[in-house]
Amino acid sequence: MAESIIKLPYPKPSKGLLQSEDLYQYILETSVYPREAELLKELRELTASHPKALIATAPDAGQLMSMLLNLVNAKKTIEIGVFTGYSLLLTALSIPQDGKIVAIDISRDDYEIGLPIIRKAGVEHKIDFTESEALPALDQLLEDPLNVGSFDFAFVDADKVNYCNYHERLMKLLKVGGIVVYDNTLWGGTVAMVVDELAEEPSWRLPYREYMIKLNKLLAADPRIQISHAPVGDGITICRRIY
Ligand SMILES: C[S@@+](CC[C@H](N)C(=O)[O-])C[C@H]1O[C@@H](n2cnc3c(N)ncnc32)[C@H](O)[C@@H]1O
Ligand SMILES: O=c1cc(-c2ccc(O)cc2)oc2c(O)c(O)ccc12
Repeated sequence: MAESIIKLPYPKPSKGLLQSEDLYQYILETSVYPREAELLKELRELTASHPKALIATAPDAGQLMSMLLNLVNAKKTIEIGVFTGYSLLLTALSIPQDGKIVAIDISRDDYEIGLPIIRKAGVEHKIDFTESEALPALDQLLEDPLNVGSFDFAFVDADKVNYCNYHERLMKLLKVGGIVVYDNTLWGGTVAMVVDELAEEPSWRLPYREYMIKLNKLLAADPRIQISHAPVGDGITICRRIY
C-alpha cells in the first residue's frame, strides 16, 4: 500500500515503454511487489536513497529474470554490473545452494552497501565478486577451458558501449541452451524516437541510445541465438544460445 504513495525524485525508466506511468505502477503494485522477497524489497528500499538509484535493475525486469533462472535451472551464472546488488541478490535467491555467480563490477563500493542484506539472506557463499573492468575479467574466465560453454545464465547491466563486446565473449562462455539477458535495450523508449522527440532528451543519454540501437541490430541478426525483446523495466533482451 505504501508503495503507491512513494514519489520517486527522478523519471522512471519505464518512460515511453507503456501507455502510462499509472499502468507501470499498476503492474508493480499488483504483480511484482507482492511477490518480491522481503530482503530484495529491503535492498531496493535501501538503494532508493542512493544518488544513482535510477540505475538499479527494475523490479519487474528482475521478476522475469528470476523466472528464467528457474526455468533453465541455472546454477552457474555471470553478472556484469552489480551496483548495490538488486539483480545479484535476486539471482542468488533464484539458484540452488551450491550455485555460483561470477559478479563483476569496476567498483566494490556500491556492492558493499547491499552486502549486509546479501549476508542476511544467507547467499554470500554463492557470490564470487570481482572488482574489475568486465572485458578483461571475461577474457580471464575464457582462458580456463573448464569455463568455456559452462555457464547457464548471464545478466549484462553495465557500460552500454561494451555490450556488443560482452556478447562475443558470453557466446563462448554460455552453454548451448544457456541464456543471456541484456538490460536497457529500449533505453527509456528512445530507440524508437524521431529527431524532434529526441530534442527533449538530455544530451548525455543520446550516445547510450546509439549503443542500444547497434546492439539490438546485432542481436536480431545473430543466428547463434533465439531472442525475445521484452518491454519490462527499461527493456530487456533475452537471448538463448541455440548453437
Ligand atoms: C546499471 S548499474 C548495475 C545495476 C545492477 N544490475 C542492479 O541490479 O542494481 C551499472 C554498473 O556497472 C558498473 N560498470 C560500469 N562500467 C563497467 C565496466 N566496464 N566493467 C564492469 N562494471 C562496470 C558500474 O560501476 C555500475 O555499478
Ligand atoms: O542512466 C543510466 C546510466 C547507466 C550507465 C551508464 C554508463 C555506465 O558505464 C554504466 C551504466 O545505466 C543505467 C541503467 O542501467 C538503467 O537501468 C537506467 C539508467 C542508467
